[in-house]
Amino acid sequence: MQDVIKVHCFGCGSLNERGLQIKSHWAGPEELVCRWQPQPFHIGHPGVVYGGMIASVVDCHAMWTAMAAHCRDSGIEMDGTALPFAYVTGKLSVSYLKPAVIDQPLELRARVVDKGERRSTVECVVLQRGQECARAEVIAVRVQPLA
Ligand SMILES: CCCCCCCCCCCCCCCC(=O)SCCNC(=O)CCNC(=O)[C@H](O)C(C)(C)COP(=O)(O)OP(=O)(O)OC[C@H]1O[C@@H](n2cnc3c(N)ncnc32)[C@H](O)[C@@H]1OP(=O)(O)O
Repeated sequence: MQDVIKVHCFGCGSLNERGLQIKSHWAGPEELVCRWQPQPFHIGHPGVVYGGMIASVVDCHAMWTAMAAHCRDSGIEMDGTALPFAYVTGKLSVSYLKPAVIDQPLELRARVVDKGERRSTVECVVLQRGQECARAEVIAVRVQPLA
């Protein structure tokens, strides 16, 4: 969905040549999915994805999940034009359950599980070859558009 939105975000920005260029898509009524292929330089221990990279992908996918769910709930079209708000990360908590190998893609599945006035709590599971390798809870907070 964000293909049409030109941003420089390290996680999703299509204009950031050195960024991760992730893309998040609806996959059912409540869930957004993101698939990301780690590169050899995203390594931590030999053969294993650096945990901070997983946190980064989770972070960005969770913000898009909060934003997409809020737009859906508010009847706001995500058509690539500027939105009247942004989401920022208030809190990011990741449990690493199994090592993720560097040469296989990761699949992230996220949904909003609780919503306050401006806060969305997003749960995200990180799968590799169908096995859960991490699980995260992210607090996304809606703010005024950032310059
Ligand atoms: C051309 C079109 C362009 C379109 C455009 C596309 C955009 C493309 C998006 C890319 C996606 C970017 C993904 C990058 C994501 C980052 O990297 S964001 C950067 C890292 N994060 C930051 O810099 C945030 C820094 N912190 C802050 O600015 C402030 O502390 C915050 C988070 C805004 C909160 O401050 P505040 O507004 O004073 O919050 P406050 O009124 O106290 O609380 C508001 C709500 O949030 C909750 N809350 C606030 N902080 C926390 C916390 N730490 N823990 C738990 N709950 C919290 C409160 O409980 C409250 O909940 P509700 O009452 O709504 O239920």
